[in-house]
Amino acid sequence: MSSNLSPIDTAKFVAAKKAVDFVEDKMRVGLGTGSTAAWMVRALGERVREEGLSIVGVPTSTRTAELAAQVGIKVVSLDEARWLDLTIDGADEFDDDLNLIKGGGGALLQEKIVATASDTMVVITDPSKHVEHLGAFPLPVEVVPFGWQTTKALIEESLDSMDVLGRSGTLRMNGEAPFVTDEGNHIVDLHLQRIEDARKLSLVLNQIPGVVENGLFIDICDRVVIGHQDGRVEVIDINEGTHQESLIEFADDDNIFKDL
Ligand SMILES: O=C(CO)[C@H](O)[C@H](O)COP(=O)(O)O
Repeated sequence: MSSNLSPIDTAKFVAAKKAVDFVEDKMRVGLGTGSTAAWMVRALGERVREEGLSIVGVPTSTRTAELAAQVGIKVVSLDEARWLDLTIDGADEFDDDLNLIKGGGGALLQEKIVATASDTMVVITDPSKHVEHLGAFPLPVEVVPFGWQTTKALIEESLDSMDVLGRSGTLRMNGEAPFVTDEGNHIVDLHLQRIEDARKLSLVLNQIPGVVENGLFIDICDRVVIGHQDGRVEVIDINEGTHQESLIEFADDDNIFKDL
């Protein structure tokens, strides 16, 4: 293996490259959001262009939709596709049960809808995202702009009754203004440190008026592909109970780098 990529990008790239091997002709594929998912979209575009793979992609953000179109993937809406064979996305944290925190890039709502509407969800990641307990990464909660401060206060109040360490939320900003998601909402990031009962927390959060969705993905991810900077990839499948390792070979003149 040889490349000018940084070690972290190499890890993300090899995870992405391995994951697109799971895509078969005629599949409807959910396309995640974030820097790791962007590598996957490029690698999938390469397969479409070079192998004539005939697929449709359902992007989880406007960013991903633009990149997918650029690299030659036919983009359709979830309403057109209705149900997907496979979704490949990144994550901010994953635990041994393959439960996730997502939404660092602000696309958690579309990501959760798309992943849930898929036969299989594959997460692509580098080893740094693996945690024993979810929660060190701030948990994103998407809230409607109307009355967001009241919603945030209600969230903090409900955290008081739960077994979590941190109880404060911060409104995500984009410079001087609140961050706005593709659905026109805001995001409150919860600084919890450690989540003991992620399933319960997810249910509690989603019952609060004004909360649209939260970044906990419980029992949604089926497989995780962990890329390493030396080109190794581990594939853990929770349903099959398997853990496999292989090596991804690529070179600097890999066509994928011509898109960069
Ligand atoms: O959930 C996400 C976006 O909403 C991303 O998948 C997550 O933030 C990981 O991003 P990256 O691959 O850039 O580390």
